[in-house]
Amino acid sequence: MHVADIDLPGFLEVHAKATIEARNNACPALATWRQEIPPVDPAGLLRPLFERSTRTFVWMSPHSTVMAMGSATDFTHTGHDRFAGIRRGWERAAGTAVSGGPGPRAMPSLVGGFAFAPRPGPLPEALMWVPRVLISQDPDGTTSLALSVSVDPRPTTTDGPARTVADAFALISSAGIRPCPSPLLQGTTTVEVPSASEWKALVAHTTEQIARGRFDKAVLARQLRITSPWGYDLASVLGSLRDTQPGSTVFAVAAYGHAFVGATPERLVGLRGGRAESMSLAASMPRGATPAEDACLRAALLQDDKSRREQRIVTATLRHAFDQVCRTVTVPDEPHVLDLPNLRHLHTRIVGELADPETASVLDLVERLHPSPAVGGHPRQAALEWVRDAEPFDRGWYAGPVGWMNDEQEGEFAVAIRSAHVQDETATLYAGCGIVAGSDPEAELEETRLKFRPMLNALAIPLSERAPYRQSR
Ligand SMILES: C=C(O[C@H]1C=CC=C(C(=O)O)[C@@H]1O)C(=O)O
Repeated sequence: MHVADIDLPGFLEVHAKATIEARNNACPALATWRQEIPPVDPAGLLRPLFERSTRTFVWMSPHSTVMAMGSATDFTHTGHDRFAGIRRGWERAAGTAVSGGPGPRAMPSLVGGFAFAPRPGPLPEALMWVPRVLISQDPDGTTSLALSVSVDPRPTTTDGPARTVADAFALISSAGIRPCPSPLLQGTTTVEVPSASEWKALVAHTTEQIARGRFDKAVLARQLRITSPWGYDLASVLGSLRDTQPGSTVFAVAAYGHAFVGATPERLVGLRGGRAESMSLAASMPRGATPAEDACLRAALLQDDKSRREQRIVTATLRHAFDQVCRTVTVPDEPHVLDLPNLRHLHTRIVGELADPETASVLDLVERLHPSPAVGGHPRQAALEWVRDAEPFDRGWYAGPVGWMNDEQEGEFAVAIRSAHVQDETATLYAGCGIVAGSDPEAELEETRLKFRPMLNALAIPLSERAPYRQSR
């Protein structure tokens, strides 16, 4: 791709219209130019993205790919109405926005995500933004570029269209080199929070609460806090997750000196053409070492009463949420098995035709579905109160919704599990397990270790089978 492939006169025309709009309204106006570009290898964009920008969004899912740098406009919101708050902010900005170009209107325009709970943390509780440079790719390879600038009503020299075009060109022209895996990072320290024994006691305590009827299911999470004097190469981490976790959504949100990265198998919701799709994902079983053992474990998962109960709770809750807003909902009677490279889950696809597609927003669906009992519990309130008091840390963005939205308020969000928060020398990994009647503390502990593994590999932390972790005390 050459800079001449970017339609500069078209972008400048949109910018000029936005300038008039900004001056007429005495407030900033967003200018966005969209066009198709020749296909680029998304993995080849990872290194330039992380090297050239401190604000980065990466989304590589089976349904869509979005790679973005910089921010033309941020939307943040705090408190319980954070989803509606972001929607209102976006609708206000869209009222004065000027867009143009032959690129698809349905391509993503807003990216970001939300913390698990509306509580202050290193990243805002709700952060979505319009990237200055956004490249999106459909599964058929169609690739589009969106360039956005926020035009100030007063003349300014700091953030004009020239800078956006220069960034876009620099990004695309330096694409092509796939990040290679990092060499193993020696000298790292790893601390489990809570420790293995504390966590097993917590699981046992949680099953006691279930026996007393306080709730049916609660999802408890653990952290692995890693310190590496080498820091982490995020382009390599994401490249490795993409290569080793096919079928998962590989994501990164980097902002304000923090990065939140992961490879999640769990789709929260996708909305396109009035059709919403979600998945009920729960219950885990390892993969077998041989094909025969693997087939045995697969059959065992499908027949396991505890696993089916654990997943049925998620399916019923999601179905109920779909019933509120859909005129038809399709849910298969029997769950399927979702095979991941090192473990597998039960899953059920849930599809609904929205009753009122004209006024629908993917953010409304996110608000209705989050947190599902796959990451919270059931009944929701009782389980969440238990989890908040039991876990010795704040979840931050772990298990929150991460994704993108377009001008039509359609989009895709994933549940940000199998993830890590990275800042300087510290990477904090998260893994959670659904606890129901009959959950075995030792088995749940092993399950968290299996769930940490892909991220540990991607971070290039050496794994020692015999003494994998140091206890927190
Ligand atoms: C909460 C997590 O996984 C959820 C999704 C699938 C299976 C789960 C389980 O087996 O407990 C969890 O509900 C996590 O990986 O941190």
